[in-house]
Amino acid sequence: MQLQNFSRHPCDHHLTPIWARAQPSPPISNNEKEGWMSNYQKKLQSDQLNFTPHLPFGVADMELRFAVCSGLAALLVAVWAVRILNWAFWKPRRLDRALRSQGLRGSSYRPISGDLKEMVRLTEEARGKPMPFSHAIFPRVSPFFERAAEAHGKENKVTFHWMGPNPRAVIADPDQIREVLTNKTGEIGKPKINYLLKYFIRGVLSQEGEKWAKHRKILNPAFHIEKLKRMLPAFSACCDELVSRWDEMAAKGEEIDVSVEFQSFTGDVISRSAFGINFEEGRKIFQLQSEQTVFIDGSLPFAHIPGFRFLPTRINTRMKAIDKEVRGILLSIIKKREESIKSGTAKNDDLLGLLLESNLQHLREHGNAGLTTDEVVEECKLFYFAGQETTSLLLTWTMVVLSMHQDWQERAREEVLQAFGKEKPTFDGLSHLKTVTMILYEVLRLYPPIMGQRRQVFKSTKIGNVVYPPGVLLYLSALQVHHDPDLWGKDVDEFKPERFAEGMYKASEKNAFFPFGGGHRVCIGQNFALLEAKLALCLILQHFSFDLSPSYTHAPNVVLTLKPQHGAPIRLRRL
Ligand code: HEM
Repeated sequence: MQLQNFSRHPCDHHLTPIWARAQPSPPISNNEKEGWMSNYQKKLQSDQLNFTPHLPFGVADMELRFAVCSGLAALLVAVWAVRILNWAFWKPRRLDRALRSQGLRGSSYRPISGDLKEMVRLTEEARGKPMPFSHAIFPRVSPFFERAAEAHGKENKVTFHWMGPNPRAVIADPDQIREVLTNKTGEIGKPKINYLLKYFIRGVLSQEGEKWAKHRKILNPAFHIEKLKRMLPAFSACCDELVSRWDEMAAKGEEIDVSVEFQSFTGDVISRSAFGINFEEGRKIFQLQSEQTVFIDGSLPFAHIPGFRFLPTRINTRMKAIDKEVRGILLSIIKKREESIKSGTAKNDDLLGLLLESNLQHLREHGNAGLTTDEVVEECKLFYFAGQETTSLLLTWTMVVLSMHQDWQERAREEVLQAFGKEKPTFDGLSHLKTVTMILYEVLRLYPPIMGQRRQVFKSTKIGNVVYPPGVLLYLSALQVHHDPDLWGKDVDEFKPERFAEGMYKASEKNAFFPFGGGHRVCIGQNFALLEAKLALCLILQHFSFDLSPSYTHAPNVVLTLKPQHGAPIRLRRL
């Protein structure tokens, strides 16, 4: 086969190896062209009939390879195109039809971004305006949900909107919420979390199925009310530090931003009650975790970019370093503790000790099936994430609300002074406080630190009268239920702790109160949080009276949790 002849045909350029194409061709006369044409056709026919390769890869072989590769590439592109079309258009349309055909009302799908832009726009608009001193916070905090409720009929307690290409049903009907929270079939579960949140919540909060059940079973005893009794001295030590710090500030006439103060107070409480004698190391973990939260907040907008986490940016590198350091500290605390348990010198009256004790018990009962050291590390990290900010916000909003309602502040103080005078509150005394407990519940109703729970439908499931197909996201809106006049009456937005005179769950006929979630995944730390909040509030009421600083702006705002946008400056007077 003459390569030179071959390469002179303009149409077979693609068949010619690149090094052969580069050879310069002399001009071709007409005769030469005809002769060449017939030669070429003959050659081609004989090649087809009697092919013998002269090169490592023959031309026909290469043609075949090229065709196969092009075919595969085209197939890949087609598969991806179908996937993208399905993700961005067909699946949303199918789900939209499935929901609407059952009478559910919601926004129309806008390809790819869904309602996210509108949500951000409305939230930004609401954040720009402070609100009057009122507890009707739902329109400011969740302007999109408020608008959706108006648009689709307030009587409809379920609507849906679009989180990108995924429909999300917002459920504000207490019975349906209970159905979801008590569903144990595996049809509904927690949505996947992104890699950033995994820095904090790899433990029981995000697990499912048997793994969750095992972790929860081992953790439960550590949070039992009787065990919490043993932690009261740790809580008390943190309260003493808080009161003496505030004492000094009040003496100087300084205002106190209680939102900042309670952040470090609740961080200290977790450090002391989780790690006992290793409290200082616990404090270091808290500082590192707080730094991590700032980086995570800043990185969330980039979390969806594939591979972003692997880029060696300054923040990514720091986040990994923090994670490593926290792990290192925790591993060393756990190791020391395990050794002291073995030698029988450990005093298991902190969360870690109780957790390790319960783990050993589980091992004895179930053989080699307890938590690994890594899993204990993850659970310890979770205590900070789940228990610190939430309790800090409960205390912050309680101070704000009691500053607005001086009559209730007085009533609470009377009760505390009657029960304990100026003495340290006792565990039993705290569990008998009625007014203080009612106040905390009413604050949790009006300002729930966690405003709702997220779930995802994994297998077709019926909730109320609607069958939800897989892929639908669910949002159980505690804030909306807590502020619903149909459930709480026309005075829903008034601060009326007497609603809870009969206890936590008797307040609303319709079980419309769930600041700690519900069902089998109800907050494991609710007794811990309430005990801590009661004790802190008692000590504050014993020592100070307080009101809002003139610089306070009422601006409840959501950044994962419900926070005061401009802090909570309070004026204290020593009693
Ligand atoms: C006022 C304070 C608190 C509030 C409002 C609160 C709220 C909640 C809510 C709503 C859930 C359910 C989440 C869901 O179903 O998706 C939850 C779960 C959880 N909370 Fe709390 N929490 C508080 C304090 C604490 C404390 C102090 C701790 C631990 C020290 C804690 C540890 C947990 C854990 C581990 C879970 C996951 C339970 C599971 O999935 O089995 N929480 N919390």
